[in-house]
Amino acid sequence: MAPIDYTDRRRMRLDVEFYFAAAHRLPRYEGPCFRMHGHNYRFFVALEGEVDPATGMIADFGDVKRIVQEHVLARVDHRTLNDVLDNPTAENIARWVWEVLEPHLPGLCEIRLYEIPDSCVTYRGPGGR
Ligand SMILES: Nc1nc2c(c(=O)[nH]1)N=C([C@H](O)[C@H](O)COP(=O)(O)OP(=O)(O)OP(=O)(O)O)CN2
Ligand SMILES: [Zn+2]
Repeated sequence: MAPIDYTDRRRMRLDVEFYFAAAHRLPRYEGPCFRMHGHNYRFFVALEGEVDPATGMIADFGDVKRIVQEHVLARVDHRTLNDVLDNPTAENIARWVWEVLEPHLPGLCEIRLYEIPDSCVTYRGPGGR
């Protein structure tokens, strides 16, 4: 195999997984979720970009973790989501996570959030598909 040219700035995607536990109630829902209850949320933050030939990275995993800890987890873990969002559905939480992270994470391209183990939402930003 020919040597790989790592200076040619290939595009890649990076995903980091996070967890938090929180309480919520859905004030416009007819059913049990109207009442206060809790979930162990799981979400993935994805960045897309060129691999920097100097570092060999799109972004440092550790920097992504620090930013998400400071701007998201510190505000939602072991808290009541209704104190942060008026109607904390999975869709609205994913949108909120995007809005909070977007100024700090260049290349942010997707938030995937699981409210329960078998159900998730995916947000790719304004105009995203
Ligand atoms: N599109 C969405 N649908 C639902 C959301 C949501 O955020 N977006 N949220 C809920 C509730 O928060 C609920 O807690 C999760 O609901 P449910 O489907 O009832 O899941 P459970 O595992 O708690 O219950 P099972 O009855 O055991 O499946 C509802 N829908
Ligand atoms: Zn719920």
